[in-house]
Amino acid sequence: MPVIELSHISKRFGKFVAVNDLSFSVEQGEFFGFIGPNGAGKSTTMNMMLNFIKRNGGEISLLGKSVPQHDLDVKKRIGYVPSDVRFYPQLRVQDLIRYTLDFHHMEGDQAEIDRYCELFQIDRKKKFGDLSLGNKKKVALVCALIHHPELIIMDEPTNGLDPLMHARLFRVLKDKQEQGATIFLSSHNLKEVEDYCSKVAFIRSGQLVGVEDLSQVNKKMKIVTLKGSKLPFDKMKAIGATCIKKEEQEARFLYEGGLAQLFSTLSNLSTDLEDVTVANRDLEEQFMSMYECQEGERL
Ligand SMILES: Nc1ncnc2c1ncn2[C@@H]1O[C@H](COP(=O)(O)OP(=O)(O)OP(=O)(O)O)[C@@H](O)[C@H]1O
Repeated sequence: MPVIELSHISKRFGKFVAVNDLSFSVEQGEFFGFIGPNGAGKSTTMNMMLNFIKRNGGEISLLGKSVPQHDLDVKKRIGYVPSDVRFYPQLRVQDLIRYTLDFHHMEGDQAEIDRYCELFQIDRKKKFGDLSLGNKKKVALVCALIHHPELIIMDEPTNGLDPLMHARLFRVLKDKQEQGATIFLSSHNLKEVEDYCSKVAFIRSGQLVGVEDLSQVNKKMKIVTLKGSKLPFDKMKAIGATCIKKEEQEARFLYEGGLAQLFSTLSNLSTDLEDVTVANRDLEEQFMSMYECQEGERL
């Protein structure tokens, strides 16, 4: 059974449609990335999942329970890191951690609290309002992890973290995943998504563009670059090239077909082809082209 199931969800703000008929699911134990350009609707989607805002249509189920009907039950089993961390500024870090445990009806293991505070180098005596942006984020991370959630939902969790803390966070998340937790990560850092996620959903203008199995991403799609004085743009389209970028003496395109077909087509051309390069596409390249491709163009 999926841990997250979104079925045709939509959200309007006035006349503006922020999320439009969005559906996808996340299975138990997955490390799932959620990416898209600024304003794509990622936070709005997560806010609907967590019942912070009401949706205009569709169904949401988390951990097998409908939201918002089972809101509290579900929230007790979830850890959430918002993109903009806001806790009561006068509270000390140690009290925030204690209140989080109280909400989850947990005593908490002092040794574990100590371990997290040490790992993330958090001064638990400090007032939340006196912390730097990165340190606020680290407190939110500890509060999202301390109660052993089954599902961890994170909106830009590494924004503001230094590289050491970044590495430590992902080590903890990997451990949590190995223990069976499901991780849902919204991020603009495509490298971290590529390094840690097994699947990724890409949204644009509130709509799902696709869900990719990242183990397959690099294998399927190639980036082909041709150099020469007269380049055969029509032929490229005919063999299924997409997102073709033309420059004076160079053409670059995405190609998903067999390399034999590509080279046979190219070798039959009577143009002055000077150079051909075929490269695997990493996630960054893949999604940059999704950002850049025209609506409706095959990706
Ligand atoms: N309360 C609101 N009232 C009106 N419009 C809103 C509101 N909240 C979000 N929006 C709009 O909905 C769209 C989606 O916003 P959202 O914050 O979900 O995007 P995002 O994908 O998380 O973006 P980013 O990567 O920049 O954080 C944006 O155009 C935003 O301006």
